Order: sequence, then structure tokens, then C-alpha cells
Amino acid sequence: MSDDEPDLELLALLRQHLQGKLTLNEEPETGVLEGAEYVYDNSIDVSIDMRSCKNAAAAIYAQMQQKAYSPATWASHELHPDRRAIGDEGAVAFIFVMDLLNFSFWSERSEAERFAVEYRGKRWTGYWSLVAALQRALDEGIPITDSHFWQDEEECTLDVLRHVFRSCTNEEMPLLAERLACLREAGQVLYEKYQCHAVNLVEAANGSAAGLVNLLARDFKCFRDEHRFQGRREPVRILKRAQILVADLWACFEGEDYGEFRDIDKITMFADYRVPQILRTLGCISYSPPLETAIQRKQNLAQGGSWEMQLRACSIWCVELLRREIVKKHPGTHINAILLDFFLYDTIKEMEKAGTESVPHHRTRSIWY
Ligand SMILES: Nc1nc2c(c(CN[C@H]3C=C[C@H](O)[C@@H]3O)cn2[C@@H]2O[C@H](COP(=O)(O)O)[C@@H](O)[C@H]2O)c(=O)[nH]1
Repeated sequence: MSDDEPDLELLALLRQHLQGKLTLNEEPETGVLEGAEYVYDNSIDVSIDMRSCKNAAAAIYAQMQQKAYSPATWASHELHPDRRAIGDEGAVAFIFVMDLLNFSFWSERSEAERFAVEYRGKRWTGYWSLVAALQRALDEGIPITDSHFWQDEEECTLDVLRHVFRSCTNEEMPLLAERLACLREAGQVLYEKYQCHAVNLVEAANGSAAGLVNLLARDFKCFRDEHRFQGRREPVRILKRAQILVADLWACFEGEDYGEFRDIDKITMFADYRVPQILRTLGCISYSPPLETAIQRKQNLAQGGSWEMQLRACSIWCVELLRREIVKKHPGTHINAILLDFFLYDTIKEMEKAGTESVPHHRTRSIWY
């Protein structure tokens, strides 16, 4: 084509753009909500009760207002890193390794015998055992947030990791070998693509939360929490740890600096084993009799199986419906799926502490949550 001939293809693209049919710099989407709705529409073992959701939304909103729930609530937890103390890069590195390993703390043992970490004079279990062990390692001069360390097969051995996550009971931290594999893989990817530092990964997302979730899922197998569901051609994306990593950055930095994301509201609830439990407790979701029985009997649900996928995806969709109900009643609220999720998680943990849990959480041993 000579210089003075018009580029018809480009003209067609520009015309589409001017007609609003084409946005040239497509904003990224994670596809999580779309997949969650698809699973919900095809679920027979998990259902959502709209009346309970409306009632729960009102009660949750009132309590979140009363507790002044905000991103700042995150830093108020005594074990979470304070970016003013360890610096912005240090906080990003801490959150990256924390959410790289943020999975599967539940135990079959009694409260007294379950895996627990002693730190700052307290006994920490569940998610908090992870955070406590990471803080303790840093206090002991173990560079647990440094990707060079994760790759060093002499220094970072399974025995060293066993020491980092040592328990004050006889039960070892679950999936220790899998956690080491996650560290090795993440160290390798950060070395190959992000000059060994997680801050470069965050900056590569150019301020997009969905973009950062997609980078994590694309570059790190151990963040690629997506699974087949029935006959659907493309896998259903849950991306729980990728999304909670973005949410923890946003909360820790209170929406600024490394926590500034223009599309943070695209992040959904994090499909773990705790929020489905509180949603079931509130009557927002309910199970088919066989699934209800399996959960009540604390039977293991197969990872990636239909029951587990329905549970995780319908919980995501249920929290989205709660969020829409709250936004409808209170336009302009700052409440998004992240703050709703944090509140729901903290609520079920308060119930656990008070011994008032009325239904068990489901049991799936998995590196995804
Ligand atoms: N959906 C959702 N899942 C969450 C969290 C958190 C902690 N987030 C902190 C940050 C802000 C909040 O205010 C929390 O203080 C951990 N988990 C997941 O739960 C499981 C651990 O359970 P348990 O063994 O009982 O501690 C495990 O899969 C873990 O990945 C959350 O917030 N949302």
C-alpha cells in the first residue's frame, strides 16, 4: 500500500472507537464473577436464599458501620505488618509471601492439639499462625520474605521451613512440602520476570487490581486457582489467593502507593473455607441434603470436585448479591466485596473464639485456600 493510500483497516478501527464499540486500551477483567454466576446458574447442591440475603445485608451493613470497617481495620490486627515500621517494599514483600502461603490451616485435631505457633506470648492458630510464624522468622533473622532465600536449596530446606513453621503442639503445619514448592516456584518467577522483587510485579500491573490478579494467574502456577466445572469449555477462575493478595495490599496501604488500584471494586470475595461457613450460618446459602450431611460429618470434599466448586463459586456470587443489596440501600457506600469479605471472615473467627459456631466449615485439603 503506498503512503498516500488510506489504511482502511485503521479507519475501520477508529470508526468503531468513535462509535464507542471499541475501547482501544481495554481495561483488564478477571472473569471471576462471570464464572461464579455460571456455576451458580448450574448448581443443584448449593442455593442462595434471597430473603436471608436481604436480612443479612441489612444486619451486616449496620455492624460494619458500627465497627467503622475500613481498609485501616487491616493494620489494626497486631500481627499484620505496619508499613511505616518495615517500609513500603518490606510490606509488599511480606504480603506477597504471606498470601503465597495463605492456605489450608484447618486441623482434624482438638483445639489443644492442633498446629499452633507461639509468638509474642500468645498461641496463634489458623491464618494467624502463618502470620505469626513469618513475623517470628524475621525476628530470628531468617529472610523468609526474600525471594533469593526461597531459591537457595542449601539455605531454604524443608527442615528450615519446618523450623520457621514449628508448632507448640505435636501437629506439623499442613502441606509443608507444598509450601516449599510454592516458595521455590515464586522465587524462580520473580527472578526471571520481576528482578527478584514483588514490588516490580505490583508496578507491572499499572494500578489495575484485575491486571495484577491476571499477572499472578498468568505467571505463577501456584496462584492459578482455576478449575474445570461440568461441561464448561474454559476453566472457572476462582483466584482466591491472587485476589486476597491484591486486597491485602489495598488494605495495608489504605488505597495509596502500592495499594492504589483504580478498579479495586473488581475484586470479589475470597473463596476460602470460612466465609462459606458464615454464609451458611446466616442462611444466605443452603446445601442439598447429601452435601449438608457430608459437611456436618466433616467429611473431606474432593478438591476441584463439583460440590467444592459449587460451594466456592456460589459463595462468591452470594457475597456479590449482598454487596449489590447494600449498595442499592446505601448508594455511595465505600463497602465493596473486599470489606464485606474481611468482615465476614472476622465475624466467623469471633464465633469460633466464642465457641458459638453452629455449622462446621467444609474440609478440602488444598493449596488454593
Ligand atoms: N475469605 C477470606 N479468607 C481469609 C481471610 C483471612 C484473613 N484475612 C485478614 C485480613 C483482613 C481480615 O480482616 C482478616 O483479618 C484468611 N483467610 C482464609 O481463611 C482460611 C483460614 O481460616 P482459619 O484457619 O480459620 O484462620 C484460609 O483459607 C485463609 O486463606 C479473609 O479475610 N477472607
